[in-house]
Amino acid sequence: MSGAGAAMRRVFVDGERAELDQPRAAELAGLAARVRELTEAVVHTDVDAAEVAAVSEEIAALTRRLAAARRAAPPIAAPVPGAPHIGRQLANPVTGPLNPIAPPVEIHTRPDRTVFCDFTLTSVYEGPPGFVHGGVSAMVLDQLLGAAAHAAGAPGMTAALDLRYRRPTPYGVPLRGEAEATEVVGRRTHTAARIIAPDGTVTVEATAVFVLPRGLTPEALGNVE
Ligand SMILES: CCCCCCCCCC(=O)SCCNC(=O)CCNC(=O)[C@H](O)C(C)(C)COP(=O)(O)OP(=O)(O)OC[C@H]1O[C@@H](n2cnc3c(N)ncnc32)[C@H](O)[C@@H]1OP(=O)(O)O
Repeated sequence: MSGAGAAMRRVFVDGERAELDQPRAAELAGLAARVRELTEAVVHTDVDAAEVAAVSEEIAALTRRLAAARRAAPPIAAPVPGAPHIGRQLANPVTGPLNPIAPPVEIHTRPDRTVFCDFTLTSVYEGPPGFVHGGVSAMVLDQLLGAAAHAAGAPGMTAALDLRYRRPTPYGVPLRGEAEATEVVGRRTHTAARIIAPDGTVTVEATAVFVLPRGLTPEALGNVE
């Protein structure tokens, strides 16, 4: 089995990672939300040099307090029977409520196994002035496409990701992401996705191929059914 497959099995099947119950996850999600506000404040602040120095010192002290009890690796959520393991990664950089760098994006699965998300990106994700960084759009779409593969019962790792940036993606406004699996061939799942601006304009289109690592089964990764 490949390194990635073995690692996924250790985490999701053998229970190698710490598993958080919902109340604990909610506590830490609250902390991450405060840090997201802090990041936004840092990007926009215009306080004077003395205040920057004082706040920097306080933040360093807060970091030391949190690091006083440190896990070796990010924790995951306790398993929910029948639900895909993909949603258990609480520190995922796209969907993870515990990760301050995640927007976070909440992905929903429809009965027809397509997936969607409604999300708003702030100016901390700016690329070209006034618009979302293309790498950030790619990251959101990669996750969404991966979720579509999971929802189709054919999960895997991204083997190929192809993007078409049709129009600039605005930040600070509600965006819609949609994705679906288009074909499953052996361990390979083909998927398609897009980001849609509030006026209905498709700003980014993506296709991706997900490949189930050798030696893993979809069931080991927690199917939707
Ligand atoms: C699963 C849980 C996680 C879900 C998260 C979803 C969202 C997040 C997505 C990610 O960020 S994943 C991280 C980024 N991706 C990686 O790091 C993947 C790195 N690459 C690998 O580990 C391996 O290349 C991979 C597991 C994808 C494939 O290795 P294998 O040795 O299993 O592939 P193999 O050569 O046996 O090919 C299997 C099939 O896939 C096809 N294939 C492999 N690479 C491909 C490629 N790049 N493009 C198209 N098809 C590809 C290959 O042709 C073949 O098709 P057929 O069975 O029809 O012959």
